[in-house]
Amino acid sequence: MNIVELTHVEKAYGKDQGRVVALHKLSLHVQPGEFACVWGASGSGKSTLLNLVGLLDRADLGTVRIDGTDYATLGETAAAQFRNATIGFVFQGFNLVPVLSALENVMLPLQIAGVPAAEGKARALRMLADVGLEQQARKLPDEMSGGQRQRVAIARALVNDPKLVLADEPTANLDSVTSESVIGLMRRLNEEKGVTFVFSTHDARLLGYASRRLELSDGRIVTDTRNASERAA
Ligand SMILES: Nc1ncnc2c1ncn2[C@@H]1O[C@H](COP(=O)(O)OP(=O)(O)OP(=O)(O)O)[C@@H](O)[C@H]1O
Repeated sequence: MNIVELTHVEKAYGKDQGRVVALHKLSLHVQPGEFACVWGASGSGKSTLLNLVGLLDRADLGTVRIDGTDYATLGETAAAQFRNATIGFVFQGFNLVPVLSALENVMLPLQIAGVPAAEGKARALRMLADVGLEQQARKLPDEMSGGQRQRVAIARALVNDPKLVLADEPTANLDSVTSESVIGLMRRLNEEKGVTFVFSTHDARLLGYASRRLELSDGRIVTDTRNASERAA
């Protein structure tokens, strides 16, 4: 079964003369375990696409099915619960809570899911160790580098064992060396944990890390290439 199944999805913003069609009857299937990169110029529709896949916005037309569930069948409360249980998010601005330590930030999704505090702390510490930050657990976000903050955000996105992680331009605020190490970390977690990743970038240097490259142009997927090893699998 596909983890992501978009069929003839259309999304527009604005009205009348100001109407902009951001996605044109776009279809996309992503299988479990893929490490897919959506790339393309500014305004090509990357954020719109990730917002639809993340159930953060609804399509005007077409169907969005995530892990077998059709978004159209979920009300807002059910959608929020489904999203919390199934999808982890990484944002370009890191979106950490500034007054909470790295550890407390990573514990947050577990608290929301009702995991007891002691178990949540142990799981968050293991996840921080997984991203190489066990020594930074007590630090506040502004005591860490951009790359370290994004590692905390990745730990937070993965701590609840989501099936799917979405990252919209996760390296936009990082230098090129740090960007490669952050994407390399995501790729390692994808391989070790089998979590499906879909991330967006406009940085062509990061394409080599992806198992699949989806090029967007004016709201359409214009190329879709998989690595040879993935095709054989
Ligand atoms: N809230 C909005 N209101 C009006 N138009 C929007 C809105 N959000 C996006 N658009 C338009 O939809 C199109 C796709 O935008 P989107 O943000 O998805 O592209 P993107 O590839 O993510 O761009 P970037 O790389 O600059 O973030 C663009 O033409 C954009 O101007």
